[in-house]
Amino acid sequence: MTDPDRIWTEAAGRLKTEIGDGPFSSYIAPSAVRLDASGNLILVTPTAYARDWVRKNALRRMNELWLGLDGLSRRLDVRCRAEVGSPAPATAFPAGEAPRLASVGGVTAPVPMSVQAAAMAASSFAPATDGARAVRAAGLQERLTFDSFVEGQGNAFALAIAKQVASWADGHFNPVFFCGPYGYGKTHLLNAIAWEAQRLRPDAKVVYLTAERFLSTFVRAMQDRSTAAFKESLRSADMLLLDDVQFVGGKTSTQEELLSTLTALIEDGKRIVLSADRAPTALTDVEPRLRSHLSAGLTCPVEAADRNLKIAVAQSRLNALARLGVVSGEARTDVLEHLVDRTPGSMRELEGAVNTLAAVAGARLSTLGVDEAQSLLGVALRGGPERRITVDEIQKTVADHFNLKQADLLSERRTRAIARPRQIAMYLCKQHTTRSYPDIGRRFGGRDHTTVLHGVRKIEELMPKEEQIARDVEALTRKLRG
Ligand SMILES: Nc1ncnc2c1ncn2[C@@H]1O[C@H](COP(=O)(O)OP(=O)(O)OP(=O)(O)O)[C@@H](O)[C@H]1O
Repeated sequence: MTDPDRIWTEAAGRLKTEIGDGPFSSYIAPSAVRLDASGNLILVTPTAYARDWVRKNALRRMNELWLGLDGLSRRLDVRCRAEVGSPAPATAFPAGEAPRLASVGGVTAPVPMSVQAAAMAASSFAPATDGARAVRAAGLQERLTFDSFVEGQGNAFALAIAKQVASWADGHFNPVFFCGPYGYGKTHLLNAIAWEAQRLRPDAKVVYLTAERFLSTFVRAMQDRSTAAFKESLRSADMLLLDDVQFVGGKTSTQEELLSTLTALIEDGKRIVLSADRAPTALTDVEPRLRSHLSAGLTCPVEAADRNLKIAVAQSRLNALARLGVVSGEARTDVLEHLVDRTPGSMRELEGAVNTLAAVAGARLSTLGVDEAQSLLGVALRGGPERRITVDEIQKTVADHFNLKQADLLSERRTRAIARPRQIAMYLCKQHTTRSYPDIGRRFGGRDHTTVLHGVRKIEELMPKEEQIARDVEALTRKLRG
């Protein structure tokens, strides 16, 4: 199947059943797929917020679905309307309908297509055809390569190891386990390894997936009684890259499956690369046997970036945006320094700030001075250079805003009047601190990381739909930034 209209209809239908009506109608339905001048497929979202949501929560899966159906192995990227400079799709689509496929220049196919709810025949675990090879790389983001990874203090060792692994060199540790705080490049390194390893050995089976995807695919395979195909698809990998392993914590049968997959692959001399937000020995809700397998190779820290590295990453991101035509020229060094100093948090927050700068400055980037950058960016940049927002501060501010006690947020009580503010507080913790999900859970009365994940997603899902929640989050963000 190569007709993009039909592929999109099928892929969107499947995605809707997987992510649910709410997120689908908020983020996917008002978007449109376009072909750019080079024939690349781009999902154009109405806002940068929707773009970031899609990129974080749905793009990998959309690519898996797309590539499973598209004989041409094209990949789908996501941009917001401001980046592609296209007019708005004429109407937002109702929840039951798929967004349209459009060509560049804003000429859209006129007729909305109804979504086919029928499950697709293709799956991520199809036999090894050309299409399937592309599918194996489907979770990967094209921009996350070694070329776009900036080396600095804190990641140089990890980068060197990553390059060794990607070269398929003999005699190295197996598994290699990258660990470090949220948002400092682990996923980037795993993607880069996968791209490079596949480039060097095009016939090898390189499989990248997140632990969340491992978990959900395994659970689905159990329900469909197709675990044999699932096992086979992973065990025939020459290199398996599993991102965010902390997410298997507490899931006994998934851990057992992962353990037997790892054991089988290691016995066969296949390469394993893993990542998590902490060292394997600190994964306390992972079964001891699995934990010891995870720690058996090389544990390689990816540390938080220092100021110089952040400036270099901001520069490199702006260069990439300039190549895409989003900005022209280079930002002044003092503007970049200002941006970095006013953006505490991980590289992810920094990327958000750089994107905001690019969007507001556009063609005027190179002439922009610090004062003008500051006034243009306004509240998008945070308080002072030393300002760090803490979980405690967030809890107090949220409790105060909703006339609750901080203890209510930490309590077991589940009434809506407490549960929703608690979820907002969790969301703000993820946005404004570098704490991991388990860490945040511990600070909210010892809750499980899946509860935090659910809370954060709930707020992300509600914000575009419920104005009051968006207003609360905005007001709280302003209070926290002082
Ligand atoms: N050294 C770097 N050079 C270029 N970009 C970087 C670097 N480090 C991080 N980034 C960028 O910052 C963003 C966050 O990085 P990434 O997603 O790899 O973090 P992570 O450590 O996997 O986080 P998580 O624990 O949430 O999965 C990505 O867009 C990534 O490209």
